[in-house]
Amino acid sequence: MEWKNFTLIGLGLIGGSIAKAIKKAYPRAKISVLEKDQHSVEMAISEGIIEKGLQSIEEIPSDTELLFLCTPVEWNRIFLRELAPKLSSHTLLTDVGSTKSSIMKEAEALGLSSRFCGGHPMAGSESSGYKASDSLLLENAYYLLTPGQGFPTESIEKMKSFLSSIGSIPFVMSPEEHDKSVACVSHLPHLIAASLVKLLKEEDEKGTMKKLAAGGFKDISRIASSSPIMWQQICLSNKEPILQMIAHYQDLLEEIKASIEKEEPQGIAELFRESGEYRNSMDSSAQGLIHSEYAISLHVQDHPGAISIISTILASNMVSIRNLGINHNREKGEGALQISFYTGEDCEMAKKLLHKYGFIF
Ligand SMILES: NC(=O)C1=CN([C@@H]2O[C@H](COP(=O)(O)OP(=O)(O)OC[C@H]3O[C@@H](n4cnc5c(N)ncnc54)[C@H](O)[C@@H]3O)[C@@H](O)[C@H]2O)C=CC1
Ligand SMILES: O=C(O)C(=O)Cc1ccc(O)cc1
Repeated sequence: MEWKNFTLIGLGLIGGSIAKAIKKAYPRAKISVLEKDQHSVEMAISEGIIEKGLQSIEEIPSDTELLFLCTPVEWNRIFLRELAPKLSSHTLLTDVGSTKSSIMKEAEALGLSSRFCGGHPMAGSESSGYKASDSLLLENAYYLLTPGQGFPTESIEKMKSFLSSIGSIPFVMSPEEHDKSVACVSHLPHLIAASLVKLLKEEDEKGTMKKLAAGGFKDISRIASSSPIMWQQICLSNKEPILQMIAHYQDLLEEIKASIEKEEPQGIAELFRESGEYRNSMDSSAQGLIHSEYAISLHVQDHPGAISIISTILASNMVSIRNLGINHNREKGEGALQISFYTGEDCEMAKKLLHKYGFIF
């Protein structure tokens, strides 16, 4: 299906990335945007990503086929309420929020069950705003959908095929299962990262600990730099599942504390053995292997030697690679190779060279 008319409310990291991915998959698409930051709107217009900025929901074009709510979760819920009586009947509605039960209940209460499908791309970063958005952010990432009972099967298929067309991997689940799952794999980890950094700040009287914090601390604490307002709203709208995960995590901390107090070497080793085995069994094929300011992603056919050709081109031009990763897209039999660099100059040089040799970004 050739989608043409989209409206986005919120053009930050996720809204901007969706707009860029849409424009890549559907170059003739017209995207209208309601976004309070005019600078982001102007930038997106000048880059040819969006068609126009809207001043109010009254200006949403009546021919909108798909409307995305891309602001923090509580504001998405409020926008849905305001939009309900004003939208043309053939517009499908979705959101990108990190919690799902709350907005699904709102949609049902507003009588929008047949037109609203909850959505949540399982990709992102600690950065915010349109300037951090990227057409590749959602590529090869799971995109969770939580349609309600009244959402027609045919419309679920439409949503799934749209998400596949922008490179995401759609996955349907219930709002309750969604909220419990993300409380464990996303919400609690963000809270742990933030409190771990707070622990360092409070313990670090002389400021030396901060200097010593190396790889492990940096890996586990990156997401502590995420948007405060976004996380405030996520925590309050997924209160019960998050409280349950905190309680379970507290029990685990108590267990390891007891093993250390009682000097039980087996208990300590067993924690690392069991967790390490499970961690190693995790699927790393979906999404974001590389997070870097200076990174590119290019399409490579899955044939032997592709990486050595690229590394030879770069090395022979004195461009140093910092990291390499492949996002396998098993359905299409090709991968997106992500390469990161130490400097912006190296990144720009790599783009020019690889473009010259016919690689597609
Ligand atoms: N950051 C991440 O990694 C991910 C975020 N999400 C969800 O996506 C949603 C958006 O998050 P981000 O794009 O990261 O945040 P962001 O802060 O980058 O973007 C939000 C945008 O909404 C705009 N906005 C806020 N209130 C507005 C209003 N009243 N009218 C018009 N525009 C308004 C802001 O100006 C901003 O540009 C949130 O619901 C979040 O839970 C989902 C997956 C990943
Ligand atoms: O940066 C990361 O690793 C994230 O985990 C980003 C993220 C934040 C919120 C979501 O709902 C989904 C993904």
